[in-house]
Amino acid sequence: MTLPKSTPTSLAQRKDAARKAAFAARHTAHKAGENARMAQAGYLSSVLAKYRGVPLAGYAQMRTEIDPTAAMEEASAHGPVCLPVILAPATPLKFRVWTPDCVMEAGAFGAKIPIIGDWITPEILIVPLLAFSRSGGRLGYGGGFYDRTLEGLRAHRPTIAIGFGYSAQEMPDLPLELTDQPLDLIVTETGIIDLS
Ligand SMILES: Nc1nc2c(c(=O)[nH]1)N(C=O)[C@@H](CNc1ccc(C(=O)N[C@@H](CCC(=O)O)C(=O)O)cc1)CN2
Ligand SMILES: Nc1ncnc2c1ncn2[C@@H]1O[C@H](COP(=O)(O)OP(=O)(O)OP(=O)(O)O)[C@@H](O)[C@H]1O
Repeated sequence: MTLPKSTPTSLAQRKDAARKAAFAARHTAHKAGENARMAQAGYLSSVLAKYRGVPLAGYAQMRTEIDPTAAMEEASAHGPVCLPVILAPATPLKFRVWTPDCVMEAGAFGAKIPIIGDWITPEILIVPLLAFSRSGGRLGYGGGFYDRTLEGLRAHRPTIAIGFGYSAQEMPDLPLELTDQPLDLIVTETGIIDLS
């Protein structure tokens, strides 16, 4: 996916334009893969198999995001899995324990969260995204939630961020700023890009 030639130049405008292009590319990839949704987490499962028992944050699929549920279910047989919860704007995410059969409700901005459960600190995060670059850059919805969260977690201990998306979400010239936290790995429905 590349941006149109008339791309504006301020960082905010470039991120905006990149988000629009990324939403469109993700939508097309999502529609094309509708019949194989659970199979798309195969490479993600194989990456996570190396970290069995390590506390893992997944995400509850929304909009046209690629679905990590199959890999989360597998991981939950070996160790704790949790989901992100927004407590307030412009603050880091907190993480509540998730199990495949737990009862969920809509959280802030519409992402589902478990209605009850302990708060835990993940060491590996499956990070949703609108676009990624091959060098580990990531564009999200623009709340800065994952950037703040990864910054806080990484200040205390090494934390692995696995960007998960459709291969069509790759954007070579992704606009980035200093607060953008890098991805350690990118996993798509077609393969693994290991940046370590
Ligand atoms: N599945 C999933 N869960 C997640 C995230 C995610 O990206 N995917 N998040 C990752 O942060 C957090 C939720 N953050 C979100 C932030 C903004 C919007 C959103 O709809 N933004 C609107 C603009 C809203 C506004 O400005 O009022 C938009 O993009 O159109 C959605 C989720 C935590 N849980
Ligand atoms: N660690 C941080 N400290 C202060 N401000 C931050 C931090 N991380 C991000 N921000 C600010 O938050 C805003 C949104 O950031 P950005 O556009 O990178 O969001 P995003 O990565 O697309 O969203 P998300 O992480 O929620 O998926 C920007 O104004 C950015 O400067």
